[in-house]
Amino acid sequence: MDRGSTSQISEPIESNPSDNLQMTQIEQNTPVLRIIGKVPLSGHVPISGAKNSILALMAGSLLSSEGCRIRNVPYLADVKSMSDILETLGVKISRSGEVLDIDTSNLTKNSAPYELVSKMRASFFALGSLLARLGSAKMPLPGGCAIGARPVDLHVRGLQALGASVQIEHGIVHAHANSRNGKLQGAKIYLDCPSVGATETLMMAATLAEGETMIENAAQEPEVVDLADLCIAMGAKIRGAGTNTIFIEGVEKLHFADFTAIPDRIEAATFMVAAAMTRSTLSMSPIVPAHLTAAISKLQDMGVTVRQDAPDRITVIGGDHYRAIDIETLPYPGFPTDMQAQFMALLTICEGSGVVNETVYENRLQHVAELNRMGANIRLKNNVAVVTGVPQLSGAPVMATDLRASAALVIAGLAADGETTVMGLHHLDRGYDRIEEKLRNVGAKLYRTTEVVSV
Ligand SMILES: CC(=O)N[C@H]1[C@@H](OP(=O)(O)OP(=O)(O)OC[C@H]2O[C@@H](n3ccc(=O)[nH]c3=O)[C@H](O)[C@@H]2O)O[C@H](CO)[C@@H](O)[C@@H]1O
Ligand SMILES: C=C(OP(=O)(O)O)C(=O)O
Repeated sequence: MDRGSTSQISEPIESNPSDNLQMTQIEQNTPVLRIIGKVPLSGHVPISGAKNSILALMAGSLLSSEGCRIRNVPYLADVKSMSDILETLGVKISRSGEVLDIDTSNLTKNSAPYELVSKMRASFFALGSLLARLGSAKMPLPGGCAIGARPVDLHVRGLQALGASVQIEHGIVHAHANSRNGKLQGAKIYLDCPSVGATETLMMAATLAEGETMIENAAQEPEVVDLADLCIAMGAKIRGAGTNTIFIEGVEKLHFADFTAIPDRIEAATFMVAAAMTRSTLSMSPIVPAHLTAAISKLQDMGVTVRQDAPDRITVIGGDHYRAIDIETLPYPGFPTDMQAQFMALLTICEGSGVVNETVYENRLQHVAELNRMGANIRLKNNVAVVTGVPQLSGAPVMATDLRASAALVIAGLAADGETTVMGLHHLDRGYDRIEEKLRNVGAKLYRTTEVVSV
């Protein structure tokens, strides 16, 4: 198969849906990532601020008329989209390097446009802070990775428990506080499942409610704790974030805070897998080792050496042989669904067979077909994949179907024999800060191009 650059597509390709997607990309001349595989990596990778924290923190900033300063903000398409959304609400945002200043003194609008909210999931979480601050809010149903149905019923039911009336009309959620003074009322809320977004939406909403709120079966993810910490820094009274029961005592108003977001545990885990897959040695910092317990333990079970060099730094030392293991995705502190695709890529070159059970989302195994295109041996039944290791992946043109799938394909490409072309880079750009630069700095050979690639 010829994957060289040409001025036009040289040959017709067989029709299958994935190939048609590739043709579309190629014809439109959209950027692709070309990766030369089997180049050993070595060195240090700086880890950026956590995407899923920053986006929630930006939503949280709306709770105060004094705004906030957020540090450690990565360069991501999602941060730009969230900034655009806040700006449509009347918020002023200025960025200087990794510092974001958010001026919420002129929050004039309570609704965000569909075109922006549909790009990402976290934008919807601002429903909680807008409703708490303004007494009413309208938010289109959210977007984000197409990995399952991703309803918002828990957000809606929780807001209703807090005394809001909520209607969904024409794809827009309309919420307003029922009380005369426009305030929400503290309540006891039980979440049917520990949803990260619902916990964040409801925690924000409850900070300015009258009385105490208790969220039971709350999500315990580090990003929930980070949001709680920002709210506390702004004057909120929150206890229990990071456990399954969160207590929030409503306060009259919040004030300015200067806050630094946690490092991105999913980005760190992605580079950890990249080191293992390329049989290389990579260190990374800053990280919070406790946020990476599941990933570190799974890598060690596979036979990968992981060394903690300092409280905020680890080194991953790849080897020649890895054992296949089983993985089941679960809410934190279980194994994160956002690391499933990357670990599946690593499993494709382990010895033996491992079972991957995706329990959080109904449709988060679309990368299986693309990894198989690279020579992997993965069989799929519903949400369970059986991955049987092969000695070597081979480079191929592949299509990223969602954010973490795109990362899995990039690291598979780094380990594969020959050249891999990854298409669908808008997914990658949502969540990985300057990934090509970071990889090139440790020796990887990859470049983004809009050249026409013949397949
Ligand atoms: C921006 C952000 O932080 N995104 C993360 C967040 O997404 P997000 O907050 O959307 O994920 P949730 O924890 O809410 O979703 C977990 C499961 O609960 C279901 N559910 C959720 C809400 C609801 O009202 N009803 C319902 O049924 C979802 O469909 C899903 O199956 O946590 C997920 C789980 O760790 C991660 O994969 C995402 O990267
Ligand atoms: C699924 C993810 O993001 P989102 O919830 O924004 O779609 C992710 O970060 O892996």
